[in-house]
Order: sequence, then structure tokens, then C-alpha cells
Amino acid sequence: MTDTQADVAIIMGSQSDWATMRHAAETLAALGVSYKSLIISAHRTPQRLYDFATGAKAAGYKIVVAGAGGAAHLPGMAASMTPLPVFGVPVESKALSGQDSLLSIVQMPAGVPVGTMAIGKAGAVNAALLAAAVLALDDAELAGRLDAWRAQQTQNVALEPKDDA
Ligand SMILES: Nc1c(C(=O)O)ncn1[C@@H]1O[C@H](COP(=O)(O)O)[C@@H](O)[C@H]1O
Repeated sequence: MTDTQADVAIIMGSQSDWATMRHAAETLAALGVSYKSLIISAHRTPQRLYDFATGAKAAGYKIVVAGAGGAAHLPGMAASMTPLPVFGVPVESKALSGQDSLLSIVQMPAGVPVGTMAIGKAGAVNAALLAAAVLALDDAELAGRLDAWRAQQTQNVALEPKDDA
């Protein structure tokens, strides 16, 4: 689901981040949350970032999920130009296994917050769940879907391990 009037903007520094960030998109889709996915790089497309971040609230977005790897300046720079909540996803880099991405995103100076997730797929899924939880504060139907999603997750955990699972 990619809407023009979406609640969540999923932005990422490169096409190569999509393999990770698609998990955020899939999680939002499963919860019935509208989103738009965009490639925006602070380094390679600075004007695109400026235009997006300064206009994100007026465009109707409520939350930004930003994934980037390596020198991952995208989430912090987006946060510096929008009052919307920004959740950062450190993409797993080849050279340093995402530790560079994590430290780049998490160490923001006081005054410009980025909610930093775990490295990789877990972070992308959790960014989507956190975004949904925030949106659910004002949306009882979404809150119900989120509860159901969690209940299903609990139900999917077997009590005993299997050899062939
Ligand atoms: N960290 C950033 C930013 C940014 O922070 O603006 N723009 C691209 N990148 C990252 O560079 C990595 C390699 O990108 P390529 O695969 O395109 O070479 C990606 O993980 C991307 O997020």
C-alpha cells in the first residue's frame, strides 16, 4: 500500500536499503497503516531531503521512519527539519555490520531527537510497530489491530522446539 495521503513516510538513503526497509512497509501494510516509501539521501540528494523534510508535516505525514547505512545522517538531518517524530533504522552495512549506522543515528545532540531502533530487519519492523502504536493513540480501530497483531505473534510461539522447524 503506497498512498499519496499517507500517515507514515518511509525514507531511505538508497535503493540498497529497501531489502531492510521493506520490512517496515510490510508491517505497516499488515496493520492497515498508510505509508509512502521514498529514496532520499542527505548526501546524494540534499535538495530532495530539504524539500521533503520541510514539507512533511504540511503534506499530511504524521511520522517519519528513516533508514540509512554507514554514515547515516539521513534520520538526524530529517529530524532537524521537521517537527514530526522520526524513528531511525540503522541499515546493516557490509564494512562494519551496521555498527557505524547505529552510532551515526543514535548519537544525536540534545534538542534534535531520533528514536533509534535496532540494526537491520528487527529495527525496521519495530519502527513500524512503534509508528503504529503512536498513531493508535488517536485511532481505536488501529489500536485493536495492533492488539490482534501482538496476540497473533504470541500465538505463533510454540511451547516446545521442533527438530524440523
Ligand atoms: N547513509 C546514507 C545516506 C544519508 O544518510 O543521507 N545516503 C545514502 N546513505 C547510505 O549509503 C549506503 C550505501 O548506499 P549504496 O548501496 O547506494 O552505495 C546505504 O545504506 C545508504 O543508506
